[in-house]
Amino acid sequence: MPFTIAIDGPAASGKGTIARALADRFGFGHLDTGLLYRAVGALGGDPIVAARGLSAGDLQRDDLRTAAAGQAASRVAAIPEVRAALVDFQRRYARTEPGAVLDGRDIGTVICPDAELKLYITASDEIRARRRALELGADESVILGELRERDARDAARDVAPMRPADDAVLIDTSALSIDEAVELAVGLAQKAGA
Ligand SMILES: Nc1ncnc2c1ncn2[C@@H]1O[C@H](COP(=O)(O)OP(=O)(O)O)[C@@H](O)[C@H]1O
Ligand SMILES: Nc1ccn([C@@H]2O[C@H](COP(=O)(O)OP(=O)(O)O)[C@@H](O)[C@H]2O)c(=O)n1
Repeated sequence: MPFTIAIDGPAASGKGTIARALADRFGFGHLDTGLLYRAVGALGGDPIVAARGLSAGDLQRDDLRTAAAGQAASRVAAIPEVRAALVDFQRRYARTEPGAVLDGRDIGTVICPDAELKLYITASDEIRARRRALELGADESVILGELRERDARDAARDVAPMRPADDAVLIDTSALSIDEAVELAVGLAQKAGA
């Protein structure tokens, strides 16, 4: 049986950084599920049609990491049919041997409710905005507004809202370096049997 690690949390909290490091450490696959929604948003046209026809090539676009792509992703992510079209691919990925790390918003609650380990990564709004602004070379106050708007939409939607699973371990990375956050997660994964 593959070992599944589900990582959720708000924008730019450090999910992907921790997910990639865990995948490296344990030889697991890593799926950044946010990329699926970003690609659907970036494709334009009818998002339901885009989600149903999504291909590997669509995930390779170089414009998926922008703030605009994040906003478009969060709008299409509130459409139930878009989410439904992406469920099977994510669940199949979660069965990768010997294990898989998936990061997103609804991995522990909807996609992989039986994951062996669930993490919910947070950090203060200001720190998340500073880190993302640095990453994108963008204005911190503009990014702060963008993250808050997106988090509010993601948490308020009716279908698969962003929230920690009841059995998720919460990690606040506000005062942690990348190495400290990764070591904490690695320790939890080892304890869970990875
Ligand atoms: N603990 C940390 N300390 C400092 N910077 C961090 C930390 N974790 C992540 N980062 C940086 O913050 C940005 C957002 O992290 P990322 O892992 O992409 O977040 P998410 O996947 O939640 O959107 C990246 O530039 C990353 O290098
Ligand atoms: N499992 C997921 C992953 C992302 N998303 C949506 O996709 C958007 C972009 O996700 P992301 O993980 O790439 O965003 P960041 O946290 O990297 O900024 C989110 O704001 C959500 O609206 C989702 O609804 N469910």
